[in-house]
Amino acid sequence: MAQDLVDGLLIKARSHLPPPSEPLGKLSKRDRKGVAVIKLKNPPVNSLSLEVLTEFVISLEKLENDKTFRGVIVTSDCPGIFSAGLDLTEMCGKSQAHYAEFWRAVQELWLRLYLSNLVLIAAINGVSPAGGCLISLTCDYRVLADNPKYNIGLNETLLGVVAPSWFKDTLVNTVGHRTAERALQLGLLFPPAEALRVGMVDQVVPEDQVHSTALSVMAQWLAVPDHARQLTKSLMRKPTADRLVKQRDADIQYFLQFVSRDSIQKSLRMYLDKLRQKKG
Ligand SMILES: CCCCC/C=C/C(=O)SCCNC(=O)CCNC(=O)[C@H](O)C(C)(C)COP(=O)(O)OP(=O)(O)OC[C@H]1O[C@@H](n2cnc3c(N)ncnc32)[C@H](O)[C@@H]1OP(=O)(O)O
Repeated sequence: MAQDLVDGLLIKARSHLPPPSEPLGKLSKRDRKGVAVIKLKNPPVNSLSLEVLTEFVISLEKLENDKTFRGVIVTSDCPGIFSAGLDLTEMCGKSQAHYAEFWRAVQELWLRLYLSNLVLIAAINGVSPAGGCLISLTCDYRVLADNPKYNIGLNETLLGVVAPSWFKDTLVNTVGHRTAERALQLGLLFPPAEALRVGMVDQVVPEDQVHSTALSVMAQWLAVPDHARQLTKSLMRKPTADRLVKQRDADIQYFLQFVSRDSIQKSLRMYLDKLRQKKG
């Protein structure tokens, strides 16, 4: 039976039983055991508010501590949107204490995801700019739905802000230095075929196969002994994570200083206004 780990909150994590409409492919019941699904659910656009970030960390912690789970599929419950990234309203017109709390939560989620002992597969079923892209980049494998609207990338410069060094590191570690440099400076959001070409995602599949593909990939990763895979993951990722761990407070101070600037507040407000006016 599906088991709710987080009840009725913004993020649902449940032991996985795919709906009957989805083909199981080669997966046996045993293959599916121990796989949880975290569905981001913060309508309308799955923005990463302080509350969502906190719930996400709690869900992950529970799964890490529950030894029946070995893998997690991270996906979205909002049609067409994986995540709109960090909640811009958390970074506008708030107190210094709020900015500090928010940024610590962003750091915490990144560290938890990036160093997770679990196998993390992103089933990207919607657009994923900035923080949304970052979440997928922390996963071990990314499956993106083949829909021309589902752009993915770190578009911070287009908002007039700068992706922090550890966002940059995560991208560099995924796509290489040159591609990351170009993508970051131009704030590129890649459509699926391009995202695949530059290595931002590992697979692009028809929309109705995203979940079943994520499950098949998960089976492959779970076939590797946990201890060997986990140590290898740590070998690859810990040096990057350690750079933030060693200077978390300084990174928060830098964020406070940066986000509090009049010019940055103005850029963020203008961007939010543009989003709001789009409808009118
Ligand atoms: C200071 C240093 C920070 C460095 C790191 C920053 C990281 C980040 O993640 S910044 C966030 C970057 N995100 C984006 O650029 C995405 C912005 N959103 C969009 O492009 C679109 O909303 C969409 C493509 C994700 C969805 O489009 P659509 O379905 O047409 O929905 P709307 O644009 O009408 O949005 C509905 C509603 O949601 C509000 N909203 C959208 N994104 C955000 C967000 N990231 N944070 C907060 N609120 C967001 C949007 O303003 C609309 O609000 P209402 O008009 O009040 O309904």
